[in-house]
Amino acid sequence: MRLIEVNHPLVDHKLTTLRRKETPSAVFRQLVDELVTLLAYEATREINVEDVNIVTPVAHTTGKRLAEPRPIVVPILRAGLGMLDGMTRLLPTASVGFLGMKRDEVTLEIDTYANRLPEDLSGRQCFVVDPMLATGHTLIDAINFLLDKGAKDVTCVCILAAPEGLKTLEEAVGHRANVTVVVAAVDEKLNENAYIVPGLGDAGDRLYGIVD
Ligand SMILES: O=P(O)(O)OC[C@H]1O[C@H](OP(=O)(O)OP(=O)(O)O)[C@H](O)[C@@H]1O
Ligand SMILES: O=c1cc[nH]c(=O)[nH]1
Ligand SMILES: [Mg+2]
Repeated sequence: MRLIEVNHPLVDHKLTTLRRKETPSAVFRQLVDELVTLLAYEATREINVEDVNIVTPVAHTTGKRLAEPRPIVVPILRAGLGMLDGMTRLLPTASVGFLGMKRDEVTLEIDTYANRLPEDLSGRQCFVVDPMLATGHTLIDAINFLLDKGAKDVTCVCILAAPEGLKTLEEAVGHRANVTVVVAAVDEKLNENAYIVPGLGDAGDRLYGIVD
């Protein structure tokens, strides 16, 4: 498994505002959207391209274009939806498939309550978007699901990851195939409720304005 922690002052700046507890939902959504654009630039570095012959106003030349089969972007509902527009802005020809997954806050087990993906992902490059990698259980299930459908490789684009979750993920799927995780930051640890520390709280609640 490859881990890419994106080091960029703009990422750090936006992440700091994102973490602040007083940041309202509207600003939080905007920042997630901006951050995913910066992360997607790194995440798509190895996207498949092919040569194409074109004519400029001056000469014939050979350029590059995204190769078939088209990549697929998979947001993990709910929080991953906040990252979808940023990804498809950069990859407008990508397909989009949906996974709805919720972790039980007590047992930390994952319930997959929605699955709207093509049956066959043979040869497809998959970009899973979910802002939080905490215990890693959600992404393990998502990656296994996509690889079992034939995906060529899986790149997870996350905003924050916990070291414990990265280790668990590596142990669970690191051997399987091409798995890459791109994150804005690897935080310090998980707390007793499996929340990322210092983190940003519950990403879904903050994106969608749910206050307990
Ligand atoms: O690494 P894990 O310990 O599995 O936790 C990470 C998951 O938790 C959050 O989703 P949540 O289950 O809160 O669902 P939501 O997006 O509907 O809020 C987050 O968006 C990830 O999907
Ligand atoms: O810190 C965390 C951990 C899991 N899910 C979140 O939204 N935040
Ligand atoms: Mg949540």
